[in-house]
Amino acid sequence: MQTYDLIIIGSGPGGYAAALAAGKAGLVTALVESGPLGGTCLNWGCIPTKLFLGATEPIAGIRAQERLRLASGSMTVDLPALQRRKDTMVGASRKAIEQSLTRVNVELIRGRARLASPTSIIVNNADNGEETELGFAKLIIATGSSPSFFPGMEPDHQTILDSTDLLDLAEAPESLAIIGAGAIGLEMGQFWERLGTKITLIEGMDRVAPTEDPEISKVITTALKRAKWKISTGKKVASIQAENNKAVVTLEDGTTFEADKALVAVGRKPNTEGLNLEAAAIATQGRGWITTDDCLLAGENIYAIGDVNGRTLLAHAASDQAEYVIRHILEQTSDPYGPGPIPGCIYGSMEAIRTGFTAEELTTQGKTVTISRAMLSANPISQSHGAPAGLVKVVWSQGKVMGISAVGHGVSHLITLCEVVVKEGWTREKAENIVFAHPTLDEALKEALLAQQA
Ligand SMILES: Cc1cc2nc3c(=O)[nH]c(=O)nc-3n(C[C@H](O)[C@H](O)[C@H](O)COP(=O)(O)OP(=O)(O)OC[C@H]3O[C@@H](n4cnc5c(N)ncnc54)[C@H](O)[C@@H]3O)c2cc1C
Ligand SMILES: NC(=O)c1ccc[n+]([C@@H]2O[C@H](COP(=O)([O-])OP(=O)(O)OC[C@H]3O[C@@H](n4cnc5c(N)ncnc54)[C@H](O)[C@@H]3O)[C@@H](O)[C@H]2O)c1
Repeated sequence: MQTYDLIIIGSGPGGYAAALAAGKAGLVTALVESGPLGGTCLNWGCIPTKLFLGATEPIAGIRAQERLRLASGSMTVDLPALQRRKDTMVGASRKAIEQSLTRVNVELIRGRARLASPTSIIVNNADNGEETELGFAKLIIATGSSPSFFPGMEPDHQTILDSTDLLDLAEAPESLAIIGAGAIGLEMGQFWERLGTKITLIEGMDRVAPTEDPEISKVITTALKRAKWKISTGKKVASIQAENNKAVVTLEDGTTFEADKALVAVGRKPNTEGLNLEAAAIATQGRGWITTDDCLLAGENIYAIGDVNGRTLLAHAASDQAEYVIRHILEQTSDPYGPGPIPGCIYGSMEAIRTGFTAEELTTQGKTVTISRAMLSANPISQSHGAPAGLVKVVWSQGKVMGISAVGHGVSHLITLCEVVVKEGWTREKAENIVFAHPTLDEALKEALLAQQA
């Protein structure tokens, strides 16, 4: 049996970053992947969704200037051409990933892996069905996650779609029902709405983007309603049926409506099915998320990183965990994994960002909290884009910044600076001593940091 210092299962942002770092460090490493290289992020997640949003951004720009009566016009998007561009870009990135792994001597093994024992896996080669057992000193499970559904709303992939199906449509549906107002529902809805699709959004919780600050949800809701989205909150979808090429959506209260297509975006489930985790006595929780300790260990010599451990379902969280785990394997750190605040963004015409705590979260922890904020309506860059709605909200405790949320046009560009401010626990004085260029959206952050706290 061939053995390796390290085997990694999955080549998404977690597995790929781990393989690259391990290869550079000289570990004899194999990366096993059953699908296309790059995982969800490259193939069906972060990258294609942002390409679609970027390509259609001018439509939102024209509309904003139209509202100011400064311009008029329209833009036609060649959807098949956009799909081809997506395929070309994603294909080129897959090739680049493969080349960079080869450069650092990582062996790429194509096939589906499952655990055979605490020190070996079996890889099933999809092409010929051959099974090969491979031994490891260390294993990283980075198998990611997939769309999840509740009984009664399983996609048929024709009319009732998941996020992957929606990225492959050849033409814009006339109407789209979106179930779930999390990041996927909000981003994808904005893209199709720009192409003329009528959106109905159903969210079971009491507001859209329910994990964000309520003020953020309110601004997003107003913007979406202005773009003629029909929004229903506080009512869950009970079932969706495909009838005569239409999606018939039934809410828990019995009301029904029809749309050409339905997108089910109600969260994700871990890719742990068929991994035979019992062979190494690896524990899971909930829907199958792998339980990890403070050092991301799921077993004595087995780590689980990225979506599959259910900690934070974001690409940069997966890569950060990967880099930590390689340092841990190389004994460069024995500290527990503690990345601090993980930044998050929802993209589109109306963007939302958050890093650190919300006021609600801190208050629940018993902390005394003050808030300062700045409205984007006073920011020259927001005004120039005809997009004055939104705000930057800073949450303080004991004189230090503990969290920042923002909503508005282009606020995703503020996220890394916000992350620095929160991670360094800036005081008001620190903000006073930094020169912010003028005119920039960043000035709204400075204004929020220096505003009266209440
Ligand atoms: C529509 C959408 C948009 C998103 N946008 C963003 C965004 O803008 N920013 C952001 O940070 N995050 C975004 N995400 C989330 C992000 O894609 C994930 O958090 C990230 O991809 C997780 O990385 P991972 O390495 O843990 O797993 P994945 O990227 O899911 O990769 C896991 C890999 O493991 C492989 N695998 C699974 N089981 C096996 C097995 N048994 N044997 C071999 N291989 C296996 C899979 O084929 C896959 O390639 C988005 C997700 C979606 C769905
Ligand atoms: N920009 C980004 O970083 C980005 C973009 C897309 C996805 N993602 C990641 O992908 C993950 C999955 O995204 P998602 O949007 O599918 O999940 P999510 O958990 O963010 O949102 C799902 C929403 O569906 C609602 N819901 C659940 N059941 C429902 C029902 N029966 N009826 C009506 N509403 C219902 C939930 O209340 C929730 O608000 C997220 O955790 C996110 O981290 C990130």
